[in-house]
Amino acid sequence: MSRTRIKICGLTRPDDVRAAVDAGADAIGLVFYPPSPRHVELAQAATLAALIPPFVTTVGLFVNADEAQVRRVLDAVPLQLLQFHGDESEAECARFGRPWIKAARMRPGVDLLEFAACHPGARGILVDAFVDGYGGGGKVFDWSLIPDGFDRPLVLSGGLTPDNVSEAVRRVRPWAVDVSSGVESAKGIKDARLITAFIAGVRNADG
Ligand SMILES: O=C(O)c1ccccc1NCC(=O)[C@H](O)[C@H](O)COP(=O)(O)O
Repeated sequence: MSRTRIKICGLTRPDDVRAAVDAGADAIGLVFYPPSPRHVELAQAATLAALIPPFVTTVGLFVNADEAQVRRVLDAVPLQLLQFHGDESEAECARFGRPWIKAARMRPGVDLLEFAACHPGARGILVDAFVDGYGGGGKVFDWSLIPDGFDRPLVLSGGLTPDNVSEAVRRVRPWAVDVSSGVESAKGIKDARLITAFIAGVRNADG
């Protein structure tokens, strides 16, 4: 079994990027969604992205952004993967010619197989709890909503913490996990000790 990839999302400060990279994160998420407390401006994002070494993926997160806004970000920040976390269609995700993942907002009644079929070009499907404000809500959803044998790379998120991530990895066996609020001391402010504990929890479950 391959090791579970780990994305730390919603970083806003250089020290937090360094802490996540040093702790062994595989991907760093930058939020380009102005209503979010984790939103980063272009210059700030470029500074953070410049700290990310080779073989750690820089991910840009968007929520129903218009095309021009995404293109402005792509011109200024070296993103390797786009994460669409709103209600974007397949065509809206595909038009930038970059690899992307698509977030499914999970709640009872959501059919993940149908959702995934509507997004055939996504490199992976990120599952997050349905919350007002689209994401980063620190809420766990019912993992049994994920069909057995789901055959696309699955990124599990939603309310993961150092305390529950081992159980999550053992139960769901996702391709990757994604965390934001579970490794924060305040919104947008990451805690290096929590990041280290979170990654240790994933590795513990990987065996
Ligand atoms: O972080 C935000 O503020 C945010 C706003 C709007 C959409 C998505 C957002 N964040 C997404 C993530 O950070 C993660 O992909 C995921 O939602 C997990 O968040 P959390 O439950 O806080 O660990």
